[in-house]
Amino acid sequence: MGLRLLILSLMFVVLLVSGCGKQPSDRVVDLAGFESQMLGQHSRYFQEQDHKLSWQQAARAFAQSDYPYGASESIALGIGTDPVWLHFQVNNPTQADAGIRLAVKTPWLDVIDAYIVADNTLIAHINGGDYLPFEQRPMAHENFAFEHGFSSGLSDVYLRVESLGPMAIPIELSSIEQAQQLDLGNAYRYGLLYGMLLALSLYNLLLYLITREKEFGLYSLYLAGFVVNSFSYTGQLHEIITADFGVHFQDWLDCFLMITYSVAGLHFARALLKTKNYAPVLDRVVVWTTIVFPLGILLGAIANQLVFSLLLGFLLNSGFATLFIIMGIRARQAQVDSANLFIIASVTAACCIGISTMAVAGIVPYNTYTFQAIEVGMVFEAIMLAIVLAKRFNLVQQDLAVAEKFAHTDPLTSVNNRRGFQQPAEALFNAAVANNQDVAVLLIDIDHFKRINDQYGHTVGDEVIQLAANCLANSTRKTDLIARWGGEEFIMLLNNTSQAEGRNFAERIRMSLAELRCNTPSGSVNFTVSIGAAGSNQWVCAGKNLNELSLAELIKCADSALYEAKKSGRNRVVELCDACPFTESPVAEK
Ligand SMILES: Nc1nc2c(ncn2[C@@H]2O[C@H](COP(=O)(O)OP(=O)(O)OP(=O)(O)O)[C@@H](O)[C@H]2O)c(=O)[nH]1
Repeated sequence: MGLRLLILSLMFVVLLVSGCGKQPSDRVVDLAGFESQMLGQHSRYFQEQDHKLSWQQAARAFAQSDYPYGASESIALGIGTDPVWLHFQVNNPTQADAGIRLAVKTPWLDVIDAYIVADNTLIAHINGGDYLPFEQRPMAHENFAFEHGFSSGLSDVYLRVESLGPMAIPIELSSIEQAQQLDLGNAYRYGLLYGMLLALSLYNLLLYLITREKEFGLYSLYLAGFVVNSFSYTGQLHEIITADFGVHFQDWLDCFLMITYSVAGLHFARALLKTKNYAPVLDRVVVWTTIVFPLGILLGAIANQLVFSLLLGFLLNSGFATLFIIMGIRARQAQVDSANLFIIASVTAACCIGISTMAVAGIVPYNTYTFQAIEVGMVFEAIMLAIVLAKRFNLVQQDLAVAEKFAHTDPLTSVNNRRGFQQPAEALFNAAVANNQDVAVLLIDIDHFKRINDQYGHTVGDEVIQLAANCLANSTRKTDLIARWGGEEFIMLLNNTSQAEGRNFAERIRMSLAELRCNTPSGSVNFTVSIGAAGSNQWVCAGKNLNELSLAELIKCADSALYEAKKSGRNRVVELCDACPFTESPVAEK
């Protein structure tokens, strides 16, 4: 299944890349029946060298020189480069104005000037970019966008773009109707995506609060970090929250948000795969990566070197995807559970990040799907990792169940220990009181057990205890309770049983236990027990109604009776006498 997925992903990439070399037959954009088009291959471009040009100077430069057309839908020139001029032509063959939206579909662009020229006359100058407060921009949109009615005939459009950030310029021209539909589609897609990721993030935060397992908390941070990061680099954050804080603030915010999810993601992967246990060097590399890069970016911020910090940010983001894959492979070698799922998730995410990056850089065609491939990859990765975490949660629950069982079970005999007895015994006792049923307690103590230990050794002593426990456990009904009460002492709570019935039952088990033989190299060992029995006869115990007694008091009665059994010669059953002062019970002699 994993291999098939990988092949499909590769085919997808090949299909995308194969569309790259195609060139439009006509570079002039025809606005007749126009819907939507990316303009990279319809635009020529050059970079300003020394001083800022006017649109007339730029127009002259385009007319006089043979500047190249863009090789793909998005013209990309790297980080921190000189301002760029672009030129394309549109033709409206009809008599009516053609309402068109021009949008540069990426944020990070600081200053953009668009000049619309017809017959060498400037028809409109539209200025925008991140540097402007939101309400002063040409359109309420996350990217630079404006709408214009192109009049009949040929129009020239000159764009000057200036930015310190990544200079990727995917220009999209669309009819206004089509642009609104694209916006609506985008809003639905992003709503679904963010909703899903945020729900997963919250769910994992809750799991963290319940289990205190840090991988759930880090995963929650990782997802939330990605949403905020995506919100920021698509320009939506600046459209809604930080619109008026200026380009400087926005650039730096984007830069810092960019690294939040990679840092949280790397620590999540460390916690999930427990890298430290089998790959300490790789683990240290990961830890230092998450320290050095953010520190470098911070230093860049202090020195106001945005290009330097952005480069570090991009490096960390691409390094993060690579480290994820390496960690997955190392985990697989170390046979870590769920390493395979982790690898599939991270390879898919890395491919999708690659597609989005290549789309913006103009290496593969730029469209909604290639630009949003990173989100698709992230959702896929999020689902895969959620499956991994669900499995981990299941394991944690199983561990808890095992721990719980051990906390309540005596490891030598596998019957309840005192702790395991307490809660069900209280419930059983209270139910008996509520239902007016009799209830009896037996305390059973092996006689002269110390001698067995001394004569045959502790191992034989243990075997004797196990033998006695098995015999007692096999003698009880499902509704009764048995527990190891101390070293060589057991307790039984007998449901719906009077003291008289309890005494008879105690007599039977006393005789059964006396029959048992424990075979040892130095001969077979037998033993006897003394039993103290206490209970109610017709709901009256020690002169009190059962509902006036507590379970602890009933046990004290049985303890007094056991003390009497030991004192009066052992190997016998003694039952509670009517006058037993249970509140001042003597401690049984052992
Ligand atoms: N082998 C073994 N010995 C245990 C275990 N728990 C307690 N003991 C021993 O059981 C012995 C109990 O001795 P005592 O309390 O003197 O009681 P006793 O020898 O049975 O004498 P009476 O109860 O008076 O008949 C002690 O020596 C404990 O070390 C156990 O799990 N395994």
